[in-house]
Amino acid sequence: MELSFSHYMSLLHRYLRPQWLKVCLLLLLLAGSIGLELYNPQLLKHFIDSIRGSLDSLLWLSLLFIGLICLHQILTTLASYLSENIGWQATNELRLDLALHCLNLDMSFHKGHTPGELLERVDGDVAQLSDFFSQFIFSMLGRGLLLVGILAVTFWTDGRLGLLLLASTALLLVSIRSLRGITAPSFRAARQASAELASFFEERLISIEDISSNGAQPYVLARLNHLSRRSLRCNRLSGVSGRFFSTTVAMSITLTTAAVLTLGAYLLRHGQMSLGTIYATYTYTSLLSSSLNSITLQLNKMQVATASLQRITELYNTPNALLDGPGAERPEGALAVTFKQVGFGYSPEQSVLQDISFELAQGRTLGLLGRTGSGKTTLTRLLYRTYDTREGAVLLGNIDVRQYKLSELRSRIGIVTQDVQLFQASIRDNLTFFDANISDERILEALVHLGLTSWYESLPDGLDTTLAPAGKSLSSGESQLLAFARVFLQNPALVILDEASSRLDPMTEKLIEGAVQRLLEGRTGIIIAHHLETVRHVDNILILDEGRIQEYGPRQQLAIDPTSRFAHLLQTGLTEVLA
Ligand SMILES: Nc1ncnc2c1ncn2[C@@H]1O[C@H](COP(=O)(O)OP(=O)(O)OP(=O)(O)O)[C@@H](O)[C@H]1O
Repeated sequence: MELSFSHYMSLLHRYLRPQWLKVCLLLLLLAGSIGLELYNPQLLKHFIDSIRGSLDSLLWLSLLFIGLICLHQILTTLASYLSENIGWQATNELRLDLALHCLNLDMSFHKGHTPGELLERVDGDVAQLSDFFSQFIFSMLGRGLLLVGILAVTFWTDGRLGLLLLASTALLLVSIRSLRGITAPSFRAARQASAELASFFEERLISIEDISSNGAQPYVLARLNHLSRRSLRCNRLSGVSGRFFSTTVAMSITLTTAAVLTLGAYLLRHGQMSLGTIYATYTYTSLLSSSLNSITLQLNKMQVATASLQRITELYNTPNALLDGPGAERPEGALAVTFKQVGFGYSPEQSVLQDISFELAQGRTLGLLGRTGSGKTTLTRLLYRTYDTREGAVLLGNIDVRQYKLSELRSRIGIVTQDVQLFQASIRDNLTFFDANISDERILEALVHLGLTSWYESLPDGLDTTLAPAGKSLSSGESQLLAFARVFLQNPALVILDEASSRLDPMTEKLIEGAVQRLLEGRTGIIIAHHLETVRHVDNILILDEGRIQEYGPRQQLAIDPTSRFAHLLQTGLTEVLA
């Protein structure tokens, strides 16, 4: 994907506009600093040409020179402070925008990209851009203006010298442009290789427990070694091509300096130029070289930034397959669930759910049974729109779920899955999702209501108890209890529970059973059950088989109907449900 100049400009415009006052101040500081840089060689010229004059005037010239150098340093330091500030503020804004975009993208996107890869983009690539933001104005614009100023002053001093400098600069800029086209792909490849390495490492760290217990370390190390070698090759190539780039520039600058000095010597010999002017021109040439060097360095950094920017732009341009609906406010309280001839597959050739139609009245509970892989979790995902149906419609409160705004829909549905996501933070933050507006009283009320008082009292620091990373300090039963309290605080209209497939100890099981009953009070509920005891209290039963409804009806009726599949399951026990 090629990025045009206007792309960079629109990025700068978008993220620098809110800081326009600081940018103006930075431009003023730069103008002052450039003016001083251009004036100082003139002072030196004066000094050299009046070396045989009075000592007093030489002393004053020296003092003025020192004073201006100090002032120049102060202006440069202030400008550097300001440009870093502007750069990092813009970077932070970009990081936030990108993180929000990623959070809003649908699950099919997240399934195709590992967290490590996204981390590398949202943090790694964005950090690469911070230089672009902070240095672009300071170095590129500042050095660019200085370059124009130097050429103007040299032309004003002597047309022939001015022409020589202009020709060399133009030649150099053209070669920089062509060289960039050659070296840019190697920088892109290096960034991609680093992202893949980070992504692989992150994914393996998450599964460290399984890797260790299954003795898969040698495979992980071999693969890590392969990716590290690839990263080394790509980074070596990009480093060498960057070096080649700057060496070419340095050589051209040396040749320009030699040409300027030769022409100056010729003009001096023919009495057409003073020694002071030659010295000033030499200083301007050095200044020109350092400006070009600095621009080259920035262009090198910009190559890295370009690679990052391309990847960021790709991510930004990834469309969200799930679009927000126009909005459909529904009153508080339980909402009915309806599936109308729903068909779905994760890919076009796959069919996970077929012709699913059923109705669950508001405030009723549904026990969802079926073999592993029969589509139970998939069915619930269509309700909170992790994916959209391929055929038919899903309704919540008699309104198509696609009509709701996504945030509206998801705030009305509370989910407790087997895989409860917990953060390394206090119990309070884990319960409220860091929402400081939820008071401790409300949290404690929820815990009491769910019958979790004794569990809460067992916590060493109450709500301030800090969890280990990914909630590893809690058992799966405790994690589920925490998730129940979370959902209770959210106060949804529909609760979806994915029952833990492994057996919990009888105490925790009792605690969870009580919490489930209280959580479902006054709400519609769907319970994905792996054990028949779990569906003892539900109103309706739905049995899925290979993505189709095998049986649906009121639990009590099905339980006493000897021809029903549910009655058969009750007789044979749980093993058949899970087989
Ligand atoms: N994100 C996904 N991408 C592709 N296929 C998927 C995805 N999630 C599930 N599947 C497939 O869809 C089918 C139904 O999976 P689903 O998780 O809905 O079954 P389930 O009945 O909930 O199983 P379990 O009881 O084991 O949780 C399975 O064949 C599974 O491999």
